Amino acid sequence: MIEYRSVAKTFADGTEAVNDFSLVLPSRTTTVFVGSSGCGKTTLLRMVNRMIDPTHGQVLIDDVDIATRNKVKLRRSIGYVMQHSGLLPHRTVLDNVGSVLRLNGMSRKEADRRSQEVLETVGLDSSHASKYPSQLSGGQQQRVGVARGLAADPNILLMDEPFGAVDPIVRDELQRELLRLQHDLDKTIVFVTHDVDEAFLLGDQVVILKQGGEIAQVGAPADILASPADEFVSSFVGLDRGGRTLHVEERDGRSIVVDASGKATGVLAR
Ligand SMILES: Nc1ncnc2c1ncn2[C@@H]1O[C@H](COP(=O)(O)OP(=O)(O)OP(=O)(O)O)[C@@H](O)[C@H]1O
Repeated sequence: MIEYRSVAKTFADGTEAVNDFSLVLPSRTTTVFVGSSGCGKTTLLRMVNRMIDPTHGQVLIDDVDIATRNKVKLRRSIGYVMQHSGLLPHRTVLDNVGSVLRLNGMSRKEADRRSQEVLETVGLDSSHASKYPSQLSGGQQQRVGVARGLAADPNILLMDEPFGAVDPIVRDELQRELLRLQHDLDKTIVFVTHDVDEAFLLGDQVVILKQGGEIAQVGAPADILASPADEFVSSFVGLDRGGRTLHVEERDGRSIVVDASGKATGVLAR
């Protein structure tokens, strides 16, 4: 369990990125921070592995204030995946994935074995292991980034807009893959995005943020859609424009679900 207790962050130049943020992120679930640019998503995410320390308040992992933990050890115990994969260009895929394992003192042989294993977990076969990042597609690079985040088998995986820079089809594929991974691996995932559809697809708990890390609403996607807290949330999730309104049309004795644009999206189960 991750807990933010009255956390605030003011940067050296006076920017108040987060004002007063409190929330519990339950273990083995995915919490998604969603909001427009500059609302403090990345700042909140990076507080979990102490890439950023709060100016006020505390972040706790399993009831331990992480300010008391060694920064380097903490960071290596938590998976981190970012938007542009962050892979080292002059290192092979295998070396990139195994980098944290080597830093943790694992032998090269064992690190290579584990890296191969985790590459397979994210859907990359062994032929990619000896390649360099530039020889991979954007989607494959992101998979390597996810593999690296998972290599040390962390309990917590932080993901900062990991699928933001790939085309929509690949993005869709990576999102489905992450859902499968989460089902199999059962991690505590903290995911940042500005895309509300992505948030609703991936999040068990979705946190809609306003500027300064103010929580507009937090809840399961279905609860937010059923009871948006205010007009800001309605508008942010697209309820005000009817974009999420589905209706049913009867055709040949079956109930077809049709979206706001008139496109058939499915059949109601009986
Ligand atoms: N190192 C820094 N120094 C000063 N201000 C910063 C620093 N890092 C972030 N900020 C500011 O803090 C605020 C929150 O930034 P943050 O990156 O957390 O937002 P975000 O919601 O992740 O935005 P985006 O979606 O654009 O990545 C912004 O106003 C940003 O400009």
